[in-house]
Amino acid sequence: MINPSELEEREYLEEIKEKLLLAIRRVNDSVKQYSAELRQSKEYIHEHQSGMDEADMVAAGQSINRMASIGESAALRKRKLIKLSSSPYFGRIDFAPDNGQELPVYIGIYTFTDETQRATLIYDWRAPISSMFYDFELGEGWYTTPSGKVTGRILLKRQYKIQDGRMDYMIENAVSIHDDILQKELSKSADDKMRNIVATIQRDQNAVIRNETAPVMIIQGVAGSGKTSIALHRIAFLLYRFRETITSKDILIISPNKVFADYISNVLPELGEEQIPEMEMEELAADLLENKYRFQTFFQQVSELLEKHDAGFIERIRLKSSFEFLSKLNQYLIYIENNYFTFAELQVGKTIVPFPFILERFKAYHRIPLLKRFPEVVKDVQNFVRDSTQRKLTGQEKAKIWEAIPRMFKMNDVFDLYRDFYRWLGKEDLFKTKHGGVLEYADVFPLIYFKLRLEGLQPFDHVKHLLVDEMQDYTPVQYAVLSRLFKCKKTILGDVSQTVNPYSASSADTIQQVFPQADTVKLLRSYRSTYEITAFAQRIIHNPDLIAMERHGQVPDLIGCQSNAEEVEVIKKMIAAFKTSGYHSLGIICKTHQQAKFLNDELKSLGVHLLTADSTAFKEGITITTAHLSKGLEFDQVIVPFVSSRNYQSDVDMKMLYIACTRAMHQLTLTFTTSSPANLIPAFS
Ligand SMILES: Nc1ncnc2c1ncn2[C@@H]1O[C@H](COP(=O)(O)OP(=O)(O)OP(=O)(O)O)[C@@H](O)[C@H]1O
Repeated sequence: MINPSELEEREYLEEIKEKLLLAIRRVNDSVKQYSAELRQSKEYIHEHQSGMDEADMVAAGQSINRMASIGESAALRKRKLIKLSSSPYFGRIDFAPDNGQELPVYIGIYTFTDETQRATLIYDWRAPISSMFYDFELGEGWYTTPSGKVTGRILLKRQYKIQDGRMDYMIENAVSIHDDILQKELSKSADDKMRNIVATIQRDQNAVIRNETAPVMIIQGVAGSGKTSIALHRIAFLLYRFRETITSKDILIISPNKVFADYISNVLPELGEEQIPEMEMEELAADLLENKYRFQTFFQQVSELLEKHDAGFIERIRLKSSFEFLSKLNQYLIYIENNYFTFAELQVGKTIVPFPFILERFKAYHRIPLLKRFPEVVKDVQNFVRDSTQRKLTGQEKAKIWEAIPRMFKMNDVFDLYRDFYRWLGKEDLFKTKHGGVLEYADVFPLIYFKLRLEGLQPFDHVKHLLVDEMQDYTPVQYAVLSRLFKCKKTILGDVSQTVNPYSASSADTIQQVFPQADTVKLLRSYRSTYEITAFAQRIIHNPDLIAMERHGQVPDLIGCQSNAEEVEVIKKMIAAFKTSGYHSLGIICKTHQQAKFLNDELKSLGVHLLTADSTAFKEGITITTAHLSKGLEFDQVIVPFVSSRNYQSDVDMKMLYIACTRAMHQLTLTFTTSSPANLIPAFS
C-alpha cells in the first residue's frame, strides 16, 4: 500500500502538486508556442494575401482554425491543471481486482496523468472506476467499463479536504461517504452560487447521475434533496461519458427564471465544463408563437391567484392543466380532420373534380400537419385536371384551385381553431382573454400545441439532452409540446409539494403519462435544512416519506407582534443580529410582491436588496423576495413575515409558505401581527 500514514499522505500531496506545477509549465509553453505560431501564420497571410489563390486561402484558413483549436484545448488544460493544484483530489480507494494488482485510485475533479511515468495519478470523479468511491464500503466492489464488469475488493477508503493546496483534514472510513464530512459540508454558509457536491455525492444520487440509459429520467425529490445539484452533476457526467458526441452547447436547460439560472451557473464550470444554454418557458413560448401573441407570464398568473380569488380563473387553469384536457385537444383534432373538410364540388374549365378524390388526397397526407396539406392536395388536383384534359392548366385555372382547396376546410387559422375548440367542447366561457387581447397563461401552451399539430413546428434537433427543472409547474400539454419538439433524452426534476400553482401542478405520475418510457426515481432525504427546520416545514405540508438530515440547530421561532410597525421593528433587530452572526445570506420571504415591496421600503436603509421577476442575478447579503421567486434558492437564515391566518389561507398560500420555510439552511423565524392567538395559522397553533 502506498502512503499508509497521514504524514506520508501529506508528503505525497506535495509531490503531486510539484508534478502539477511541471505540467502547468509544459502546457504554458505550448499555449505560448501555439499563439506565436498563430500570430505568425496570420501575419504571413496578411503579407502574402495578394499572391494567394482561393485554394491557398482556404488551406491557410483551415490551418489557422486547427491551430486555434489546439491552442484553445491547451488553454483549457492549463485552467484545469491550475484548479487541480489547489485541490487535487478529495477521495481515495485502494482496489484489488480479482485478477490483478492492488491499485490506489485518487479521485478528483479531473483526470491527471503524469506523461513521464505514463500513469494516471488522479482519476476524474466521472471515470468508471471512481463510481466505487460512491457506491461501496470496504469489501467487495465492482464497476462497469464499456468492455465489461470488473470485480474485486476495496481495501482502503479515504477522504480528504484540500483547499488552496493545503490538506485541512483526512478521514479514513469504512462506510460509504462518511457522515462527518457531509455534515461539515452542509453546515457551511450558503454562497451566492450553487456549489458542486462531488466529494459527498450519496449512493442514491450517484445512481441518478450515472444513469446512461434512461431516455427520460424523472427525479421527484423532497425539498433540499439535491435534485438540481444532481441534475447538473448528471449533465457533467454525460458530457464526460459521451464526450465524442455531446458538448455543452448541445444541452438545454429550461429554468424557471433568470435569477435561478444565474444561481446555478457556477456548477458546470466548477466541474470543468462549459456553461450550458438556458431558456425560460416563456421565452420558448414566445419563440414558438413567433411573437405574434401577447400573453400573461406564469409569474403573473401566480400573482393573480395570490392577490384575488376568482373562481372562474381557477376553473380555467385547473381544466387546462389536466391530462383530460390534452385528450380533449387530441379528440378535437381528430374531429376536425374528419368533419371540417367539407363537400364542395370543384369545376375547373369543363372538368369536375369529384369531392371523394379531393378528400382521399387530403387524408392521404395524414403525416403532414393539417393546415400544411393544402399545397400537396392542390398539386394532386392540378394533375387530375391535366390528366383529364390532356393539356397544361392556365394560370387562371391554377389560381382557382389554389383558392378553392384551402376554402374547403372550415377554418385556416390556428387561433380561430383554438377558439372553435371551446365551442366544440360546449364550454365557450373557458376561453377568456385579458384586456387588450392578452392571452391567459393557461392558453399559451394549448395554443402552441395546436400550432404544432396543425402547422408543424421546427423540432430542436440540435439539442441532445434537455433538462427541465421545477417540473411540477408544467402541465401535461406543456410536456406534450416538449416531447414533440425535443426528441432527445431528458432529465426532468421537481417536487410536487413545491408547486406555486396547485391548480396546475404535475406530479411524476402525471408526467409519466406523457413519457411512458421514463425512469422515475424518488429522493427522500433532505440535505439543505437542519432537522428542526425540516420538522417545522413538515407541519405545513406533511410528507411521511421524507427523511430529515440529522443535523441539528435552533428550533424555528414564531414571533407575534402587536402591530405591523412592531413587526417591522422585530425584523430590523433580526437584520442587525444577522450582520454580526457570521452567516452570509438572509432571505426575507413574503407571500406577495406588494408585501415584499412594502418591506423593502421600510428596510431600504439597512442594505437590503429586492429580488423581483425582472432581476437577473442572485447576490449574497440580505434579500427580500417572494416565495415564488425564492424557489430553488437557499439562505443561511430565513425570515417569513406576515404569517397570519388572514394572509395564509388558501392552498396556494400554504404552498408558498412551505417553499419559503424550506429555503432556510440553518435558521428560520416567522413573524406575525396578532391581537389574539386565533390569528395564527392552524398548522402552528
Ligand atoms: N450529497 C450532497 N452533499 C453535500 N451537499 C448536498 C448533497 N446533496 C444535496 N446537498 C445540498 O443540499 C442543498 C439542496 O440541494 P439542491 O438545491 O440541489 O436541492 P433541491 O432538491 O433541488 O432543492 P429544492 O427543490 O428545495 O430547491 C444544497 O445546499 C446542496 O449543496
